[in-house]
Parts: sequence; C-alpha cells; structure tokens
Amino acid sequence: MRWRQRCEASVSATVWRSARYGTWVRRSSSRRPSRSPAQDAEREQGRARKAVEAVAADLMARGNLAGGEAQAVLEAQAMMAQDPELMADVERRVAVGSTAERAVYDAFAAYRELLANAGEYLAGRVADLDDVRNRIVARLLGVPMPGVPDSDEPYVLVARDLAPADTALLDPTLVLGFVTEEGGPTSHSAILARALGVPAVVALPGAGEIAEGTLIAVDGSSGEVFVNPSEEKKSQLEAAAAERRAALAASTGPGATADGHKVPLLANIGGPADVAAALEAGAEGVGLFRTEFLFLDDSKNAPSEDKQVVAYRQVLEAFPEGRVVVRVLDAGADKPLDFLTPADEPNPALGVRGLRSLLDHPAVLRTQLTALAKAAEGLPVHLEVMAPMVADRADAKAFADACREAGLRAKFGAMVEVPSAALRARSVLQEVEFLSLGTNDLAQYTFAADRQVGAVSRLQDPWQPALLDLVALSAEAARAEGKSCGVCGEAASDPLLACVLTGLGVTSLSMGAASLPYVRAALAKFTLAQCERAAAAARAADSAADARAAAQAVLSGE
Ligand SMILES: C=C(OP(=O)(O)O)C(=O)O
Ligand SMILES: [Mg+2]
Repeated sequence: MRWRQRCEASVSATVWRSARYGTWVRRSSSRRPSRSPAQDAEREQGRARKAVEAVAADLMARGNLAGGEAQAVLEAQAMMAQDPELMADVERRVAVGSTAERAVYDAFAAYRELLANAGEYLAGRVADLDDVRNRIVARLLGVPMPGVPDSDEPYVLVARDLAPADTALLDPTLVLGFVTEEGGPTSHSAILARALGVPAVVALPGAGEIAEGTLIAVDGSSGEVFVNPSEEKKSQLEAAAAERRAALAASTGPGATADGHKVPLLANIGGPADVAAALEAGAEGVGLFRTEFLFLDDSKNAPSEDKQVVAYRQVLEAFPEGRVVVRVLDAGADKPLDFLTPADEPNPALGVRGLRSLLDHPAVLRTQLTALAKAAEGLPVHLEVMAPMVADRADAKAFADACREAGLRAKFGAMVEVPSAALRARSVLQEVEFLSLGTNDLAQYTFAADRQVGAVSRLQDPWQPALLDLVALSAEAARAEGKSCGVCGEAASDPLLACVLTGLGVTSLSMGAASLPYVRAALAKFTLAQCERAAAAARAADSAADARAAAQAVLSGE
C-alpha cells in the first residue's frame, strides 16, 4: 500500500516501525469544558492566571532546553499564553459566570478565529495556539499534558498533529520521522521536523489508519509514505537519503549555482520572532517581511508609528549590511482587518485588498512608511520596500510617490501577484526598482482558483506551466530594464522548482528559513545552463506534473 501527498517537510527518507502520539490525552484537554457556573469569580480568575503562568514557564523551559529555532517557536507560544488581551478576555468571561477552564477555552476560540482568517502564514500558527490552550486547560482540569510516547526503540511518529512543545524536545535518534494527518506546509510541526532533520510528511489523509507497530517508509522529499515496503524500495530510499545528507552537509555560504551564478537566498519572516531562525539557516537577508502581524493585536486601529518603529528596527538591526525587503500591509481577502477591509465585498479576493486598501487609507500607508524610514535611520542595512497587489503602472507610481513623500531612503518595488503586472512588467518597472513574484497569489489570480479553497488546489500548484510563463515574462522584463526580479512565494522553497526559477531568470529566492539549506544544496548541484534547460523543458509541458517530471529528467541527466 502506498500513500502519496505533496512534499511538506524535510527531504530525506526513513524506514521504521510506527508509534502513535498520545492523542487520547490531547482529546481530553481539547474538548470544550462544561459550563458549570463558577461559584467564586476571583478564585477562578486566580486559577486561570496561575495555570497560564505555569504553562508559559514550562514552554520557556522547554525552549531553553531545545535552543535554536525551536526556542523561538516556544517563546512565541509562551507569549501567546501571556497575551494581556487574552487574559483580560478570560477574566471577563469568568466574571460573568464561566469556570476558569471554560473561559480559557472560549477566549482562545475567539483569538483562533482571528488567526485562522488571517492568511496562510498566520493560519499556520493556529495549531500552536490550540496547543497552548490544551496545555492550560489540561493543567486546570488536572489531567496529563499532551505528550509523545515513551520508548527505548527508535520509531516513526504517527499523529493527528504535533505540538511544537513536544516536537522541540524530541530526540532525533529515537524519532526517525513524522507522519501527521493534519497541519500544512507552514505549520510548525513541519517546520520543526525540518529543523530536526528528520523526514516528515504532513497533512496526509488516512494517516490515522496506520496501525501501531506497522513497518513504514517515509520519503519527505516526495511526500510518500510506504506501508510494509519491499526490500528493494527500502534500499532505494536509504541510498537516496544518504546522498541528500551528504549534499546538505556540504551546503554553506551564499546561494549560487555550481558554476558560480549568484542567487541570493533570503528568508520570509512574519516578525522579529522569526529572525533567529533565518540567521541560523544562513539567510543572506530578508526577501519578504510580512508586516501584518503588527496589525493583528487590534482589529479596529492601526498600530502607532512608535510601535512599528520598534518592530521594524529589531529586524533591520539583525541584518547589518544585508538586504531587508519589507512588504507594506497586505490587508483584505485572506487577511481582513476591520478598519480597512469593506465588510460587504461579494468577492474579497477581487476587491479592495493590498495596495488598493492602502491607497484608500493613505494615512495608514504614510504611518507605515514613516515608521520604516525612522527605523532604518543610521543603519547600514539595504532597505527595500514593496507593495502587494500591484496591478499596473498607475499602482506602481502611486506607491513610489507615497514612498518618496514619506522621505523613505530605500528601493521601492512591486510584488507581481496579479497577471496584468507580469504581462506588463516593463511598464510597471518604469516606476519601481525591483519586482518580487508572489507566486501564491499569482497562481490564485492566473487560474481563478481561490487559495483558500482546497477543492481547486490542483490549480494552485506553482509548477503549472502558465505560472512559469508569467515568471519568465517578469524576469525577462527586469533583465531588459537592468533591474532585479525575485520570488518570495512558496514556489521558491521547492528545491527543484528553485533551480527552474533560476533558469527562468529570477535573481533571488526568498522562503521560510527551514527550506534554505535544501534550496542552497539543490542549486549548488547544477550549472546555470542546466537550470535554463530544465526551465525550458518545464515550460514546454502541459501540466504541473509533466513540468516537474520534465525538469527532473533534465537535471538528473535522463
Ligand atoms: C508571498 C505572497 O504573499 P502572501 O502569501 O503573504 O499573500 C504570495 O502571494 O505569493
Ligand atoms: Mg500575496
């Protein structure tokens, strides 16, 4: 039997027996607690506060033990637990009669909805929030915390989903791989699996049917899980894994092809908390700083200029002399904000979002640009600022004018997320100095396939030749204008596709920190001419699957 699911996590393979994550414990604390009225509000509020503090301290302690990327994730979780607004909400709910556990559950539910609707990146944090809630509720109920199985034997962990707090302390000599039924490419279980260096396949339908003790092979590079694999399959996978490990170990320094064509490898970050992981993975800078996180605390008002200056400066200081590309607020559609996004749009993805929304609220854009200008003052960093959802030259001009008016000393750029901007890239480039391809939205608008609707995910595949054509058009236009054109959508994090994008003429690649070593190793294996041949072969195909196979065939010399 063989399951197949898109590659979501690390790129190596393992063959071992499965063991199940303690889901019963998880369920006991993730179920909504009953609503028996609290007798003594003050006492309940005290219990809630104590539980929150204990869970935050436990998460911090686990982070200290784990170090590295896991520490940043766990510290972010501890901050979620201690969020003053959440605590105030819990106390309000207790004051009107909830028990502490029920109040925690309901307050987290409200926050959860906000995150889930805030776009792919932030939606990926929902699992972390759920875990914090489960831990607090478990403590209040006096039941054991969620946890991984105790075992002296190495095993492959099969779970509905994994919490960072458990994943962080896993011993990679015991846990040889993960398979989860839930989660996504940006979920922390996938990210931490990559950091641990074990193969993982996430969001695999039917994973829960794998019985404890079954022999399974997990191929993180293809996203395949083989149940009871043949001897031949086992040795094939083991040989491929050994080869990849050797390539990864040899991959350091700036991104470049085998013949020295430089392709700067940059990190996508969602805020200062992601900087440590980016540096550790050797990011040469930041290619996409999503600034939406700053706007989530208060859905009614924009954050003050001072608050923004502090957050931006923290990021800029981390990359002295490096390049940091900041994207101005991308509100609307999958990232709605009450004070900016019209409530009654019949089709929000085609409505007032991204730059359109900022041009309708010039004061919000002005504050953000002024804050960026102040944050960069006196720093040697190469600041670049770009706008999401630029459709044409007029959009690009309006953005560049706003940047100039704010006194911003930076390069101004346009994201290419709307097909019209790719088709008329040379015209857009008359107003701005660089392009950055947001392939997630570009796929959505090219194929009229909502990125939040699973039923049309076939069309969201960045290997679709039509998408590759638009990438090529943008890169050619930038080259003709002597300007740069990077990719900051998910496409850049697929090592094989990264080689194809390079062959199409893209000048930098930006991705989640965890993908950087894999992309760096893949690029270093091939010359620019090979990447160009792979790109031509992919564009000549008629489907995403054929494009991938054609590029693979060229690069493996078939
Ligand atoms: C990078 C992109 O932006 P986001 O995913 O934040 O919309 C994109 O659309 O590819
Ligand atoms: Mg986008």
